[in-house]
Amino acid sequence: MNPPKFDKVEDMADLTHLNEASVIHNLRLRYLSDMIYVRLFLVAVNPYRSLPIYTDEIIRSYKNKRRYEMPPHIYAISDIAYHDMLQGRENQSILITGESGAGKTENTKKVIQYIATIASDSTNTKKYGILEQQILQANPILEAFGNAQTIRNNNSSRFGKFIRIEFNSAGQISGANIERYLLEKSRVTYQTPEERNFHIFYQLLKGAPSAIKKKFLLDGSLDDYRFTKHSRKDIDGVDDIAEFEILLNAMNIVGISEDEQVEFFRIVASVLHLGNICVTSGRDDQAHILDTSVAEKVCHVLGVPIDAFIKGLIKPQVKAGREWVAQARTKEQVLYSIEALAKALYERSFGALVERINKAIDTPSNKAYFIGVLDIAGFEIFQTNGFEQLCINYTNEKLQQFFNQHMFILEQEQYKLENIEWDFIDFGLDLQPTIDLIEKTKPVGILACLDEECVMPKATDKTFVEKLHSIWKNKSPKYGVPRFQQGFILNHYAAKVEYTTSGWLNKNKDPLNENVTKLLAHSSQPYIASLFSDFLGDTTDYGTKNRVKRGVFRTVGRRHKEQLHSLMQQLYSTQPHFVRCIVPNAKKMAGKINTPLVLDQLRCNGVLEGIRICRVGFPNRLGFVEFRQRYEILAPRILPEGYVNGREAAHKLLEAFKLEGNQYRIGLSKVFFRAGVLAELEEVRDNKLSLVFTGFQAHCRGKLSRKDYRKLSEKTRAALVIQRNIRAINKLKQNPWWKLYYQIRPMLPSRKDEQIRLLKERIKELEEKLQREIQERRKLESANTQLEVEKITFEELLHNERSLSLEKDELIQKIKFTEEPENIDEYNSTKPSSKDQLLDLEQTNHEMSQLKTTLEETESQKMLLEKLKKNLEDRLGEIHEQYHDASQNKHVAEKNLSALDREVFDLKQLVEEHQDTANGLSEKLRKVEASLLDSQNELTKEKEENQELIKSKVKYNC
Ligand SMILES: Nc1ncnc2c1ncn2[C@@H]1O[C@H](COP(=O)(O)OP(=O)(O)OP(=O)(O)O)[C@@H](O)[C@H]1O
Repeated sequence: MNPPKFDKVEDMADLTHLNEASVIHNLRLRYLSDMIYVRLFLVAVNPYRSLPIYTDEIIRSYKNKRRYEMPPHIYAISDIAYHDMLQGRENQSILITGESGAGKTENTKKVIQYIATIASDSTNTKKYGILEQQILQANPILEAFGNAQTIRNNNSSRFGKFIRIEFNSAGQISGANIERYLLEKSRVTYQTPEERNFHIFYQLLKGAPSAIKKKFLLDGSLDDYRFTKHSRKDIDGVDDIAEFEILLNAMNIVGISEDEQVEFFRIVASVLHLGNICVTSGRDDQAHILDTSVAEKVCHVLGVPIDAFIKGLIKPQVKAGREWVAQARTKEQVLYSIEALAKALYERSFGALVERINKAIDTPSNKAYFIGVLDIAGFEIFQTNGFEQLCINYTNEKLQQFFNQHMFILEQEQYKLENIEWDFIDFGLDLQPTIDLIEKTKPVGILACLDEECVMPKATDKTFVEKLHSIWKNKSPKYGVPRFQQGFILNHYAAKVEYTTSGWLNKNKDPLNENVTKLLAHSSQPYIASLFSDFLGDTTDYGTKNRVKRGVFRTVGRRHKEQLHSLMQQLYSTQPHFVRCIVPNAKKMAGKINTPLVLDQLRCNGVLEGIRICRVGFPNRLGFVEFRQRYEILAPRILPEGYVNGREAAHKLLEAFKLEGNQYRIGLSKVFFRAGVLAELEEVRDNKLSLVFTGFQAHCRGKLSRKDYRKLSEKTRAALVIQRNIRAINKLKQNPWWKLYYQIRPMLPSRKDEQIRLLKERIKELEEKLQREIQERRKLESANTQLEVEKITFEELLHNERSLSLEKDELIQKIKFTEEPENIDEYNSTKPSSKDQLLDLEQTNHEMSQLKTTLEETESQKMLLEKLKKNLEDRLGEIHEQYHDASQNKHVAEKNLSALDREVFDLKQLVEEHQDTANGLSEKLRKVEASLLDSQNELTKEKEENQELIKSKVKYNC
């Protein structure tokens, strides 16, 4: 038993005593405390109730965290895968396996949710981009068409899927692709009374709008259709009508148009109608369809002609040699082909739906890496195991082989590559013999043998088993022959499984009525025709030429083998991460753990074996650089300064940690640790870090406290000084000399009086200066007005002179005119010839000579005046300048004056204050003098009294 310290350990490889009991004890303790995830590789136990461990906050807390930094969680695995992809530039895969109801689909959704959150375009303000939303919304669509309620799980995925999320080189999601495996199509036609058909049948019949129902002639309820009426109709806590709304919304987000949506519903409706075709048997054992009303509905919905359809069902054309002949069918045969047709329709439509989703999310953008999430059913071991179980168990055998390869063989190869001491251990876990037994072609394996029998004309299930026994009995330790049933035993990794082989040939051939499928390939409904396009051509009935090459005949087993091969190829090209889901109990109850059931699963899915083997090897490793960065803190100053090579550094550090040599190995580029050692180192590191941080905090707190203390002590010192001074003042106040000094101090000459005297003198000086300035200004102003008057007079004079000079010019012109000879001639020619006229002329000449002299005088006067004018103008300019200077002086003087005014005002106030103090003091002095006088009088009086007393004493003595 492990000590209580190991209770609820996160990593089961840490348990000192590792056995089934201790593992289950730990798992149980954790589960009951709602810790549903455990390591080594992730084990997830279905809580069967919603836990608050998938919030956005939790997502954030797991982002960019190391393996041991956070408790185990599906988000931790997703984060590791994402970072390994970015850092190692390698594709990743997360393999989620477990029994039905173990929580595979829920955990797959969580992986996608986590990746969509952390890897969406960071520039996008919304939580998810369109592509991320489409990827997330693909799930409700797949669940509606591919999930059903079963005894073990109310929302059981009846198909396997591998979802590849593609990323660009920056790590942002750039697309996605879904690959689906093995749809359980038998559920379309048959369900046990405790189970249901696929969800869509119930959602459509309960929730579809009447227009759709009318279009597809769906006028009945769930009880009216053969393929739903025997099943359960409801699931506790699930509202099919609301789920239908969710489906429509998801289809809209993914971009499936309403027309396309209707086509998917057409298939569901046609399957429902097909189930209701009533086939009867006649006397000749031949099948008849007497009531064709339902078949008419089927043909209307599928877009095929009714007559050909019915004929194809009850009397199909078959090839007999080179001839085509009509062959009558029995009721059972017809019912079988109707059901096969219903299953084929549904399966093909489901495939088309997945393709349609892929078309939306598989964008042709830059794809650098991918993370693939595989959600596939685990080993199935029932009371009766058929062909479906073989396919599922074969898949799981291969996945377990991949797990073993990765965990044990590739792991040991890596030790060899890293050159560490290691003796290769054969864990005896090679599952290849079982896989070969199923898939090999030489010698013929189970699937190849089945395929061979399918083409043999007279082969039956019995001949198939006999052939198998003949090849494998006693030839392989993995093969056995059952005692009672017709079948074989296979020794799988999980357990020995007995298979019964009834109906295997048919299941593998999955035959369809070709008459009907050809009809469907020519349907008037394009969607139906596209689903069966591989049946086009090679027909005689419709006269069409062989246009499309018919698909090569591939059995179900062969198809599955090919798909699985391609899946394994992809997985081997990735770095895998394993998640094992566990069902805690068979009752779908929260908080209950059924120990044998859980142990069985742990054994089946290799958890126990994996942990055991991991403890033998070195499951944890770190590169030298990362190791040094992370753990150097545990041995500081061990490494010398400067360059130390990574290997040497790791060596020195590990020696300093005093780890036992067996606990680790130093490779060429990494250090390898045994399980649990790294977790211990992490713990020591955490303690060390918390010590460092506590020390740092203490240092900071100490510094702050010391600072506060210094401040406080300074304050205290200051308070003491103040107190001392106050005490001294108080003491001084009691001193009579001080009191006296205090009284007479105002009377003592002080520096202030001298200052007041000086200021008064200054005021006086300034006042005188101000007066002088004012007078000067007045003088200048009167001179200015005088000059202005003079200027006006001179301007008038000048004006007169100008008009005089104009008149003079006119006169000169006239004179010039008379002096010129031609003018005289002209004048003579026009002159009057009388004597008066001559006199006039003489008169005029005289006047002219007078005028000439006047003109000359005027001329000299004009010159004189102009000179005078110039002098006056000069003088005026000077006066202007003087005036300007005077104005400036006046402005400055005014400024000084106002400053002086202010100063005078202040001084006056000061003087008044001093006067008041002086008055107060004089008053006090007067009082003191009066009291002094009184005291003197009293003193004289006392003296007199004393003298009188002395006298009377002398007298008395005498
Ligand atoms: N982590 C979880 N938290 C809450 N409920 C869970 C969780 N995992 C599973 N469940 C519950 O268990 C039910 C079954 O889970 P889920 O459908 O994922 O199982 P499965 O392994 O995919 O089964 P199947 O193989 O049948 O599809 C879910 O419908 C859900 O109610």
